[in-house]
Amino acid sequence: MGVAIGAVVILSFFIALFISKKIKHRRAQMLKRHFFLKNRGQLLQQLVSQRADIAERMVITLEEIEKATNNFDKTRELGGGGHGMVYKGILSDLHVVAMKKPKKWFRRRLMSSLMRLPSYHRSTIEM
Ligand SMILES: Nc1ncnc2c1ncn2[C@@H]1O[C@H](COP(=O)(O)OP(=O)(O)OP(=O)(O)O)[C@@H](O)[C@H]1O
Repeated sequence: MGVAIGAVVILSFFIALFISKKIKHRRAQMLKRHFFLKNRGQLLQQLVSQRADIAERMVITLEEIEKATNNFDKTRELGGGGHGMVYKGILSDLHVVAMKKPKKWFRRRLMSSLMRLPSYHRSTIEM
């Protein structure tokens, strides 16, 4: 009897663990989808499929971002949102852009979501 109860308890534990992992995975998927839509991911995907050079311009190194924002200088701050500060950046081709530096907690969350992406996607992100 005791053994049977023990087995049920252990089984319940693993079932709960499995369900909790599934829920976490589903939440992460929904969050990814939310940011994809919020950040005009569909439009970008469309542009990229039509013009490869746009895709090249969308990958900007941290070094270039630091240079463009003068190392995230205070005078370049445009405003802040819940997820980070937005800076005015001037790229080497003189394009003026707005760049958001995510807050630490959001960067961690972003990174953990990125780690779940296939490695060929991950390799394009350096920050
Ligand atoms: N392209 C831009 N040009 C000028 N200012 C900008 C630009 N984008 C953002 N800002 C400034 O930065 C502030 C924050 O913008 P952001 O897009 O981060 O807002 P948010 O969506 O409310 O932020 P979050 O998602 O982090 O809560 C804006 O209120 C605005 O002052």
